[in-house]
Amino acid sequence: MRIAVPNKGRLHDPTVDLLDRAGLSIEPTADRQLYADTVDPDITVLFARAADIPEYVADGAADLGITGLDQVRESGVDLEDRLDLGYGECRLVLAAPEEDDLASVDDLAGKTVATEFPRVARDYFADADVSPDIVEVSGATELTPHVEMADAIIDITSTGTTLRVNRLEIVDEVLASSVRLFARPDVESEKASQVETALDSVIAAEDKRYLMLNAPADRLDEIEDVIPGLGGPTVLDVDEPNTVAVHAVVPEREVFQTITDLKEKGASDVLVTEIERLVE
Ligand SMILES: Nc1ncnc2c1ncn2[C@@H]1O[C@H](COP(=O)(O)OP(=O)(O)OP(=O)(O)O)[C@@H](O)[C@H]1O
Ligand SMILES: O=P(O)(O)OC[C@H]1O[C@H](OP(=O)(O)OP(=O)(O)O)[C@H](O)[C@@H]1O
Ligand SMILES: [Mg+2]
Repeated sequence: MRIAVPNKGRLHDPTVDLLDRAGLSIEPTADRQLYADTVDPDITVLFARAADIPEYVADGAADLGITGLDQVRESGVDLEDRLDLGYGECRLVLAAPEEDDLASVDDLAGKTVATEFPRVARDYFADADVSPDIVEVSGATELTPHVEMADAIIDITSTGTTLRVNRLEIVDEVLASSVRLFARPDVESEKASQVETALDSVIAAEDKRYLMLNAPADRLDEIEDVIPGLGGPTVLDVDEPNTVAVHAVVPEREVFQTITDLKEKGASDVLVTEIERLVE
């Protein structure tokens, strides 16, 4: 089975790191090599441009692909969005110079819009029943309104810094994007499901912590009451009078309050650790 992975740019490192944490480490390759083995003998990784990955998957060159939703929409191919991997989060927006007072998509009638995403732009304007001229550029889109190439742009924003320093303001959101695991709609292999489960298990573990503590056996009910999270805690006997060990998976953002509450209820030897993977 082949997984297409971004070969460079901002999506490369987090994708390689995610596969690693999912137990699908990529074997070392020569620099610039465009495919690699993984620790699983049945899984090979292909390195391709983020924008080409949808096409690789649709054509059958790869069975699964990891890339931005924006790239899949722009490619126009029909892929199944199997799993949101939670990084590369950004928005494609319609933006125009602050001083131009373009208030809505309707104000773009008869105007020119520059973008690296002409298909997404056309689909968006077709939905809005407005048909500006679309000019395709391959980067630095934010410059085009200031050199009279375009009246507005459709481009990626995440922190908003690039729009701000170029004195552009958002007129409308076109698409919210993030990196996803994509498959052809007909790919139903067991291996593909295993990859999906492995990636999902890493994401599921990211905002959780494993909590271990000793509790007075006669206050176990109170202790269990203050432990939030997944199912009930696991309670284990230990070789000390009136003591049990309690293990639980809790949301990271509740760890601070939980420890405070646990101490109040007589817990001791509290340990908090990160979780690598969680298969629910
Ligand atoms: N500023 C951003 N914040 C978050 N995600 C982004 C941002 N810019 C791009 N992305 C996501 O990353 C994908 C690839 O972006 P891009 O085409 O710019 O990659 P690249 O050119 O390989 O990387 P870079 O521009 O960093 O060299 C985009 O399609 C989008 O999904
Ligand atoms: O809202 P911000 O955090 O400022 O991010 C938005 C910018 O990030 C991307 O550019 P990138 O840095 O990838 O450069 P590129 O145009 O060369 O791809 C995108 O094309 C925007 O220009
Ligand atoms: Mg870029």
